[in-house]
Formats: sequence, C-alpha cells, structure tokens
Amino acid sequence: MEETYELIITNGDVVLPGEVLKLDIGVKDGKIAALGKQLAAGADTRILDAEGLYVLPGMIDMHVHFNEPALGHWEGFRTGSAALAAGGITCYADMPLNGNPPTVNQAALQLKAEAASGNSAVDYVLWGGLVPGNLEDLEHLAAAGVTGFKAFISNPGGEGEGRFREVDDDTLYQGMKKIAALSGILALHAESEELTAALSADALRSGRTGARDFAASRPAEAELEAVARALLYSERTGCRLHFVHISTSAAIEMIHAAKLRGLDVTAETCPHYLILNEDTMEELGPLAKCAPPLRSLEEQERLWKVLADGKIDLIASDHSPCPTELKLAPGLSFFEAWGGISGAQSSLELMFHEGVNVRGLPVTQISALLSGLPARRFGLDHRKGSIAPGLDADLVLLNPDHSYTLAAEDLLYRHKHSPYTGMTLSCKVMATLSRGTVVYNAEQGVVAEGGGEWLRTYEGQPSI
Ligand SMILES: NC(=O)NC(NC(N)=O)C(=O)[O-]
Ligand SMILES: [Zn+2]
Ligand SMILES: [Zn+2]
Repeated sequence: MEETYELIITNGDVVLPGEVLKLDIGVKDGKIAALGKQLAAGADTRILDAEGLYVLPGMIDMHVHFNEPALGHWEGFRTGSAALAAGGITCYADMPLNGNPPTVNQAALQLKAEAASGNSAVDYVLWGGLVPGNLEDLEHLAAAGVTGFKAFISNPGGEGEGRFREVDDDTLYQGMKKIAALSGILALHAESEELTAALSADALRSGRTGARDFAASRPAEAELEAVARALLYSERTGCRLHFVHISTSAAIEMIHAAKLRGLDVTAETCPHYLILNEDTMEELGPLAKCAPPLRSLEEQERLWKVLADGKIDLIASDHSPCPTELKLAPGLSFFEAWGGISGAQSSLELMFHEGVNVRGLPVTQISALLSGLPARRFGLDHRKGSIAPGLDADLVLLNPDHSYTLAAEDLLYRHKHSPYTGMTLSCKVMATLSRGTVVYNAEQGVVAEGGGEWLRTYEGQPSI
C-alpha cells in the first residue's frame, strides 16, 4: 500500500545537515516520514507550499528563564512559549532560577512541571540546579528527568531567602564529582564572584554607575578566570561541562583547546553578544544589560570569527525577562536595573539576518548551531534537531528575503521590551510546526497552544 501523509510540505529549500535541497517533506503521525521529489498526496493530505522559503529544523533554545512558579507575572510558559513558537523555536530548556522555588529539589521540579504542563506551545526540557546544600538532591532530580544541572559561579541576583545561590568552590567541586558519577552534565554561568563583587562595590562606592561602568565591573578576566577554574575541575572530576553565554573569543579559545585535549566541554554564546556591543548598551540603557556584559565592537567581531571557525558549539537566547519597570523605571541606575535580556523571539531571525544574509555564512552552519548541535549535546537528537525521516516534524518556514522592522506589538512574551525593537531584519519566520502541527503562522499568530510536552532527557537517555 502507498504511504499516505497527513501533510506534505512542497517546494521548499530544505536545510539538511551539510546541504540544502529542494525536496518535499512527508509528515505522518507528527514525524517526518519521507523526504523526496514529488511525494504522492492522498485524499486527506494537507499541502503546505513553501516555494521561496527555507524549511529548517526548529531551533532548540537551551537557555530560557520562565518565571513560574510564583513569578508568572514576569513570564509564564504560555506567553514565553508563544514567543518562542513565533520565533521558530520548537524546543527549549527552562533554567532552574527566577521562579520560586528555584528548581533545586524534586518537589520544586514537580511544581515547575505542573506550571508548564498544558501551557507550552512547543516541547521543552527542564534544568535542575546545583546550589550550596543540595548535593543529595541531584540524583533525585536526575531520576525525575532533568536534562542536566545548572550552577552559577557569580551571584545570580534575585531576592528572598529561598533564591537560587551561586556555588562556592567546594560545592562546585563536590557537585561536579557527583554529576560525573551520575553521568550528567553541568551547565555553568562562568564569571568570578570575587572579581565581579569587588569591582561592582568599588564602582558603586565611587558613583560610577553608568553602562560602561557596569561593563568594566565584569571584565573579560572575570569570565576567563572562572572558565579556567571550571575546566580544571572538569578535568579532575570527569564531569561533562557546558558553558552558557560565553561573551569573549578568548574564553571560546580556551574551551576549544580543552576540547582538543579530550575534555567533554562545550560553549554557548547568545545572539546579543554577536549583534550588540558596549555602544548599544550605552544607547539603549538597561534594556541591553546582561551578565556577562556586552563587549566592545572588536570583541563582537572576534566572536563572529571563532563562530565561523566552528569553535562555538551552540547558540541560545538566555531570555531573562522581567516587568519593564525593572529595566526602565525613571531614576533606576544601570547597576540597579534587572540584569538579563528579553529577546527569545528573535534568536533565529537575528542569526539568519546577520549570519547568513549580512555575513554570508552557510545556512547549514547557522542551522547546526541553532538545532543540530544542541540536540546532539543534550540527548535530543533521536527526536529533534534535524530534518530526517523518523524525527519529529518540528519545522520552521523562513522567508530569507522579507524585510520588516521589529515592533513591540510583534512580541508575544509578557513584557514587550527588547533591545531589538526598531531593528530592520531581512528575514521572517512564516510558520512553525511542532510535531507536524502548525503552531504559529505569520498571518494569524499562535494558532495552537498548550500542546508542548516535557521530554525527560537525563544523560541523553530519554525515557519517553
Ligand atoms: N538571574 C538571571 O536570569 N540571570 C541571567 N542574567 C543575565 N544573563 O544577565 C543569567 O543567565 O545569568
Ligand atoms: Zn547566566
Ligand atoms: Zn540565563
């Protein structure tokens, strides 16, 4: 009997690992069933014409902060995932902090999972946290299906008794031993607490509270020192390590060299370190405040160079939202404003606009950084991350030649501030499919909510 498809996407330029081919994609039971020329439609097959569009695997954003439970008025799964769907992201990883309680034990993970359940437009995974005092919780978090563990070397900010805390060296070292024994992976925010705390206090004491003063209080050395320390611990404990939001080419080089020595380490950077710089930070104010801070224009160029050389493993948004007044209230100094960039909806478009359309990098290379590489690193590649028969039909239709200026009304996340509003992009997501269902299209917006599922994916051995 002929295979019948529920959906065929025709005429698109399909972005495969390493090549782009004009192919039809046949979808059955939410999976990619076939790739070929002129696939035969059955009586009930829907046809989606992708003429002139790239068909890409959905982006996998391994780094977002949604604030449920308790701080859903900052960002919730419904609004946050709607923004991701609109941006061509079909799977994401929620960080263990900025909600209350932070996801540092099994009870908190349960609350996080309940908040997400039925509310996400696309599939997701959850990080657990490594914090002082929770070593005994790690194995329970692993057993419950977290994707890995996240720790901060520097103070993550936030308020209240139960807030997520940075690790001391002993917790980091013992935690890495434990995570290695659990065959897990640690994701690390690498900035020296000693250096950043002392330099910030110094800046505040002398009234140096502007954008460039903030940047100077978190210099590249703070990142490099923390990366070096964590690499040493990784080498000695055997703990697999992923560095989140690396902001300097020197740190990327250090991580790359460690990888060549045989360490199981990877590096992520974010669109904002590639698209924005210190000057933007001064122009836009706290909208562009994040840690590590935006760097110089020269550093931005060096980061593109190491990216082009294949030394960066993946791109994630680090969407760290907040109510807009925590960024822009009158009289708020740069140091007082919330640290974190809201930009998750724009990652894929920004990377294609700047990476492919402006800088001429291969579309396959950018796609790998957004989809294939994160899937492989975090054990999602049997389901997601590329366009191949048997994988989930998590797909994005991108018009590579559609110019538009990003407006606040376009943003679907809760607080509609972004350092990218007013920017003219040269490409646009026209539709996003999650397991074969169109969840977003450019005409109607989000058209299917709540269908996303939690993929329990500890140590790359998914239990579903
Ligand atoms: N508490 C946060 O959300 N922090 C985040 N903030 C940034 N990046 O400025 C982060 O990932 O470090
Ligand atoms: Zn961080
Ligand atoms: Zn973050």
